[in-house]
Amino acid sequence: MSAAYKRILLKLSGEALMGDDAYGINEEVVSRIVSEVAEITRLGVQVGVVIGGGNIFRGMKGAASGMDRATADYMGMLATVMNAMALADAMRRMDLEARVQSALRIDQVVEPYIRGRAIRHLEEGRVVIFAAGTGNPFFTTDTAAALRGAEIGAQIVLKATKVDGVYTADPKKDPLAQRYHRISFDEAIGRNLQVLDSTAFALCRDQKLPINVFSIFKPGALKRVVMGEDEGTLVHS
Ligand SMILES: Nc1ncnc2c1ncn2[C@@H]1O[C@H](COP(=O)(O)OP(=O)(O)OP(=O)(O)O)[C@@H](O)[C@H]1O
Ligand SMILES: O=c1ccn([C@@H]2O[C@H](COP(=O)(O)O)[C@@H](O)[C@H]2O)c(=O)[nH]1
Repeated sequence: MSAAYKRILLKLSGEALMGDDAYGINEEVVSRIVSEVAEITRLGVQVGVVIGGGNIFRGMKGAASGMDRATADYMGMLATVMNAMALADAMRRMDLEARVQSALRIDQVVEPYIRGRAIRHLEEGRVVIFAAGTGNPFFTTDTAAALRGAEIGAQIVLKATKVDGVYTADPKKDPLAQRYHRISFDEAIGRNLQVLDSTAFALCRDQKLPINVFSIFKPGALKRVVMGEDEGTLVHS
């Protein structure tokens, strides 16, 4: 059986990279994610990745303790660059070719984001890791995933996160929350479901770019989504 998608945008939770650690990047978690990404590239799927920064720094948290919000957000974006570099290095060690492209210019460290070049890398079978979110404060890496997904012509955004789908309420706070099998963008936005921010939902809705939310901790879930199997929650037009 072949994959259901030729090109995907995979949004990886930054926070999940900690594993059971209190902070930072857990090597075991990263290795497992990389081997799952490698497996889907062997199916011929072109993979763009956006990685979050919640394991290191979130702008909102800095702002809550008195920092200037934009400054804190730039720090958050830099945190995603560190995660992207760690991920690319883990890919290199597992013989998976990857390039990091940053929305903020730090040319000595990683390539700048250039859409045409990113698409070329994907066509060559390289994984492209989009770092530094959208490059703008007041946004999130979910919105970056929607944006880059639309720009590279991905057929779907896959959000690999700490929960196994979209629920009627945050399942970490409400034990009675029920998981949706499928949900429309209008309903997700209308019910103000916080699993993705509303800007990301709205961009995907306008671009008719479906989103599949699934657990980053569930082994094999990524492959199942890519094969078009029933996994997590599909958010659709
Ligand atoms: N209705 C909902 N359904 C599912 N999860 C929800 C819902 N509302 C809130 N959440 C929370 O949203 C979280 C996922 O979004 P969050 O932005 O925190 O993580 P992430 O994007 O995976 O990580 P990072 O920001 O570090 O990249 C889940 O862990 C869950 O607790
Ligand atoms: O486009 C963007 C993306 C991210 N940020 C800042 O980075 C952190 C980490 O990203 P997460 O999506 O929370 O993982 C975020 O809290 C923002 O502070 C940004 O400013 N712009």
